[in-house]
Amino acid sequence: MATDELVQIRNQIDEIDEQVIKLIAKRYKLVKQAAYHKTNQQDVAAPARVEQVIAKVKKIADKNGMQSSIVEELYRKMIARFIEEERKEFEEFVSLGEMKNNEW
Ligand SMILES: C=C(O[C@@H]1C=C(C(=O)O)C=C[C@H]1O)C(=O)O
Repeated sequence: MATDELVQIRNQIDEIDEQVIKLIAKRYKLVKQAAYHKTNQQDVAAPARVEQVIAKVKKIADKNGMQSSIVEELYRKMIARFIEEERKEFEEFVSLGEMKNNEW
């Protein structure tokens, strides 16, 4: 059985998860919006920008007493998965444009 203290810790974790997921959802929507400003599939991945983001979040982790290697691992996984979705968004956007050009 969980002690009172463990229950309190878990309650705090639950609250943080709610905030984290809301922010991740916000980030995800922005990443998908970025697709509308790209001209080809190579632009979607934007590896130089990914490295900028990784360097930035590692610094933030350091400042907050968190292992930057953990943050890097999490961010690389998240960004890779988001890029997959951004690619789908880009494909849809391109094919809609093609449909319009063909006067569908
Ligand atoms: C959002 C963008 O698209 C992709 C997603 C990124 C991210 O999740 O931070 C960064 C670069 C791109 O791989 C972008 O180009 O800025």
